[in-house]
Amino acid sequence: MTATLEQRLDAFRRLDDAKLTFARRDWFPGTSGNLSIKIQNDPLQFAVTASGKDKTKLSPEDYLVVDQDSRPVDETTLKPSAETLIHAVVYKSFPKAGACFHVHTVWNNLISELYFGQRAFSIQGQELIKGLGIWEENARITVPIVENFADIPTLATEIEKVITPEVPGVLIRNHGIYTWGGNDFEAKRHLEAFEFLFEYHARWLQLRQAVVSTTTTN
Ligand SMILES: CSCCC(=O)C(=O)COP(=O)(O)O
Ligand SMILES: [Zn+2]
Repeated sequence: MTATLEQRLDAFRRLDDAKLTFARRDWFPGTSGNLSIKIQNDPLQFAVTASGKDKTKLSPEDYLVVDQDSRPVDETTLKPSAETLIHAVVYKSFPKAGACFHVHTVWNNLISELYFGQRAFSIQGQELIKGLGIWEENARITVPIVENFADIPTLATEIEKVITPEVPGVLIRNHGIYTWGGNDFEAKRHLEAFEFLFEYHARWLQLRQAVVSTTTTN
């Protein structure tokens, strides 16, 4: 069965909301980023941003619906995001995922490079970890980091190997983050929590370095 017009329009409207919210935060520099919302599981169909668009704007040609092979379901001149395969990997790995968001920010890029040697970024004891749906006392999270392969099927395969149901995100080295959730509300909350944790940690390292320099030079 294919997605109904009503289901498509609902997904497109939700994508508009998420896109404009993230655009106001400058989370789509240089047309980067892509967003998707799942419409159905069996067979998999999801609405995804068209490739190369200015994601700070709305137009009637912003989204299209693709299938489990990342191919457009309808006849269209629009090209799905170049990274659609990654969205498909997320939906296939986690059938409960209902939305998947990808942004490039300075903070997620800095963290991905700083911790690439360990192939993971860990952080503990931060209240915003609860924003990822993890409520245990003094929780520690580990976000996997993969190399930024130019070949998207290779990148998608690497992502498939490291993503886990415990932590809803993966960093791509000097590229950005993919995060997901049961629906668009949850995926947005996860993205905001991740970005807070990355920025906090990077700023904390800077501040600590500044304090160490001041105390050793005085
Ligand atoms: C100019 S950003 C390079 C491609 C990228 O990483 C991205 O997120 C946007 O690609 P899309 O095809 O989804 O526009
Ligand atoms: Zn990207």
